[in-house]
Amino acid sequence: MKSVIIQGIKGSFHHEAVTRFFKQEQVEIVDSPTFNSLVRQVVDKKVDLGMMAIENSIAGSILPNYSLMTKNKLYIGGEIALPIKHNLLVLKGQKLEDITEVRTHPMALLQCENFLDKHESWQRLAMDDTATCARNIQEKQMYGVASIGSKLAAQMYDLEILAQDIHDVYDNYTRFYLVGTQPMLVKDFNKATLFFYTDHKQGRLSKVLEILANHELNLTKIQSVPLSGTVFQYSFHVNVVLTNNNYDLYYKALEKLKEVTQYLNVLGEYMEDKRPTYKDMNQ
Ligand SMILES: O=C(O)C(=O)C[C@]1(C(=O)O)C=C[C@@H](O)C=C1
Repeated sequence: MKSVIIQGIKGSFHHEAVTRFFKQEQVEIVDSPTFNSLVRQVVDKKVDLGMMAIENSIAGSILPNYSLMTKNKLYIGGEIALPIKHNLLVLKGQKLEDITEVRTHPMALLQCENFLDKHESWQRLAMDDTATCARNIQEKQMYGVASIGSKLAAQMYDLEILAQDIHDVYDNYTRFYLVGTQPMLVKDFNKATLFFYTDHKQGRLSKVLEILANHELNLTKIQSVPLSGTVFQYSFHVNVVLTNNNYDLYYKALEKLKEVTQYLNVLGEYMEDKRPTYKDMNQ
């Protein structure tokens, strides 16, 4: 059985991402307190694979994770766009007026700002992951403290949902990558992540974009990330979706890209996750 490490513990959104990615396939889920330790354990081959959040539709990119991938030479073997519904979790019987403190993952805080702004007196604490906060409230019987997290966490740690769907925008998604130390061959892939930098001369980036457009590659994301060892120079992570799985055009584009970049690496070729609706997820 494959082992897959997640950021957080069971009941976190990373846990849900693994369950949804692997469907019927049984995998061993290994917990990790931070993204750094997750990557370390993948690199040291303590586990087979890692599942790592990369961006959220409300809060944006998790920038450090882009650098973690490239600095540690990780490859992407798949993605999941998971619908994220946040709930306010408390010990049974607690009321809104009892709460003085809310603890959760920093990305979850960013996704629930409108709700939290209505409770200005609450202290906001950014912690390791949503599920650990929920478990601690139960284990340490933390009265007056709420956590923000999933329905699954409420069930697993026997907490009451005091308010549901507290994220700012109802359609809220986090995209995760399945990462490993080796390039992963995915049959019939229709999406790729490219990592590159150029010589930072005028018009270089537009050349790259022109090549993608001319080879029927649909750009779904471009992320600039500080280029290590430079001041205000950037590398780019680009996601492209192939039109009609035209591999001929895709490989031609890669050849042309080599001519206009200083460095180019394919981080992964995998299946695009068609964002499921909440209905598809039976939520
Ligand atoms: O704390 C969790 O439950 C996580 O899985 C982490 C995480 C994140 O890293 O963005 C995952 C999805 C949500 O966006 C909130 C938090």
